[in-house]
Amino acid sequence: MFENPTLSIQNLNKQFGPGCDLCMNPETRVLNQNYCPECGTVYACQDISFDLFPGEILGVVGESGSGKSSLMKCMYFDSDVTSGEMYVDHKDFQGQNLVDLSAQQKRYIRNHHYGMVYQNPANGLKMDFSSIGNIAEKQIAAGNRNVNQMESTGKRLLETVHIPTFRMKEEPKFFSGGMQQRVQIAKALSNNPPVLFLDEVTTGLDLSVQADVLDLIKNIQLEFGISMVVVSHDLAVIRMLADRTIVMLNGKIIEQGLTDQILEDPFHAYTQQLVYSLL
Ligand SMILES: Nc1ncnc2c1ncn2[C@@H]1O[C@H](COP(=O)(O)OP(=O)(O)OP(=O)(O)O)[C@@H](O)[C@H]1O
Repeated sequence: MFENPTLSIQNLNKQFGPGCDLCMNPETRVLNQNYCPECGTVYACQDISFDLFPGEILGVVGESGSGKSSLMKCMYFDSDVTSGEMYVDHKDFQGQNLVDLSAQQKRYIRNHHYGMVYQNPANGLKMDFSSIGNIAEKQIAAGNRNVNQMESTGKRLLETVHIPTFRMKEEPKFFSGGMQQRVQIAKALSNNPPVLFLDEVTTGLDLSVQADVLDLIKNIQLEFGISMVVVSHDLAVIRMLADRTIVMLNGKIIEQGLTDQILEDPFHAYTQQLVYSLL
């Protein structure tokens, strides 16, 4: 029997710009890559559909500008969707298109159901708060008011991400990039989210630090069984983490399947290039 998807994205579109008569009409739309040469509107995500199943890691790979971050921002409500549907397997929101929810309901899902790790730790952390304070912030947003419990959860999560608890009062601005990323991961996990989004989380880190962070993510997935969406321009990252992969180009999904299958037998010429660049 098939399980319900944890997250389902259906025909999601994200455009920047108002569009014009030519590009708003699918019959007459001729895009130059992902933008309209007539009015300059960018079609960052075009008819994106996929399901994320319990406990799986879904990779989203594509070159710069292919629409990965726009997709992530839409899913995490950092950005408004232009059109489309999103559903989560949550008892209070069964069958409800998340796109139509109020700002308060979207906040609820972010705080209780989702975790996010940004490429830039400064987007996910308050650099002037202590590390444990950062973790507490997310717990408070999720409705926790018990200080002792928050502290013990914070310490446990810092241990999980290999930050010594004697450093829990230190501000992330004094940490290395890899440590900041680990604090961000601990914070993202602090509300026990069924869904974790990771946006280029190892980009900009040294290779050995990258390997540590990727190992950590893999272990967390094994330990907690969280469903994850991992966005990266780097197929090596996707190869290490993802069970299934979607490949994006110019705002569209051009190929999707099991990661091993995509690596062994890439169908699209662009995916073939990506795979050969790994060799
Ligand atoms: N706020 C914005 N206004 C106008 N266009 C935008 C905006 N944000 C993104 N875009 C455009 O949308 C397209 C997709 O960008 P997006 O950042 O989602 O791609 P990406 O695959 O994540 O690339 P990168 O890793 O470089 O961020 C690009 O053409 C980009 O220029």
